[in-house]
Amino acid sequence: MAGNQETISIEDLLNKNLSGVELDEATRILYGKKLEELNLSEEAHKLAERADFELAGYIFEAKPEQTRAARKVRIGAIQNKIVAPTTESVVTQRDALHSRIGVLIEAAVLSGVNIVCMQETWHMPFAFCTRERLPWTEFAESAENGPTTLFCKQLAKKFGIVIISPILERDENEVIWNTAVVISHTGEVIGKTRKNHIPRVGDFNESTYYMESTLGHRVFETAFGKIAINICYGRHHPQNWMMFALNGADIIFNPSATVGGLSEPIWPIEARNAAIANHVYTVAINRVGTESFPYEFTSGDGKPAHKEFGHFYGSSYVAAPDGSRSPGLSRIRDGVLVAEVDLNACRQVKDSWGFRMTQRLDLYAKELQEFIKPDYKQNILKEL
Ligand SMILES: NC(=O)NCCC(=O)O
Repeated sequence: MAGNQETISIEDLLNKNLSGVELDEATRILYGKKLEELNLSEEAHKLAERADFELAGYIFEAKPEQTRAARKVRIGAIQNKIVAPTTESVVTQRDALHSRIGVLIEAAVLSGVNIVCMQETWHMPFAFCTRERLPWTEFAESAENGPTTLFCKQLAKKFGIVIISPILERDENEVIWNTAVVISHTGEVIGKTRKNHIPRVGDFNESTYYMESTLGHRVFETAFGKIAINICYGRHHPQNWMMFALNGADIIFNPSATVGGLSEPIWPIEARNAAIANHVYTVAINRVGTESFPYEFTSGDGKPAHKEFGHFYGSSYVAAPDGSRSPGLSRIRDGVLVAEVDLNACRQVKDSWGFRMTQRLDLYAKELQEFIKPDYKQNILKEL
């Protein structure tokens, strides 16, 4: 908060307070290689203005190669507030989000996007803070043919884009999961992946609602590259990113829902670090706004019961394998971030930094095998 005004973004603070060479130098040190802005269509900009959301785009270059053509892909990251109050019916809330996201996806399409990803459980409020079951569990739906997947399938087919749709899933056995559905540009579901690590921190009371994934680290081969999805809290687990990368992902999306008081200072670091450590592009997406619920809940911190959860601080960004990153979207507005990336950069950085060759996975595999044994003794030497 700057004075009484909510901070728009860290970039806004930098731009307001620095200029010229100083701004360039601060940007170079904080963001890496300077990214050219994408020239997005006037139609897309007009839509963003009319429907009141931010639209920004950047180009991540790779070097030209003699034996491989450039592999350029446009990624779209969508962040948004919920639309209808949480006191409205489940269907009203969900349908309102469907129509809002329809507009944001249209702007992404007008910006030439090939793969679009929404925030975690985008079709519902982040109601897990309440610990109440009804009506929130009614948002859970089939990953294959639930209303949200059907909605995304028709958009994917109409526009010829890949859609990553993170939802709360209820499977055929009535088990609930935190899932991302990957829909091909043909409109067919390629498959789904689920959240591997479930938070038990602050108001993120999610372990009482859904189960930990048993699907491993799936990578989806799409018409526009190999992609994986590391859902929200999974970004604190470096091994999670690593396994998606070892399975061949070029781009790892991190659809999230996280709040200022908990994670804002670490947000710019984690997905960016994962891009560097694993020679991949990462796309960190967070929801926006403060969500108000009908009944008070407590946070187990001695503070009074309350009805509000947030502020979700947006700030979605894209990071490249060389460590450069885009500016973040706003902390307070809905937005579409477009990034044109050349996937050839992944191997180029792999060849120059060489972490795949130096990471000594054999060493860690052996040590971890020992560590998980109940009688493991820490390898500490001390003076006798
Ligand atoms: N949704 C979710 O996993 N949030 C946990 C908070 C965080 O990881 O920042």
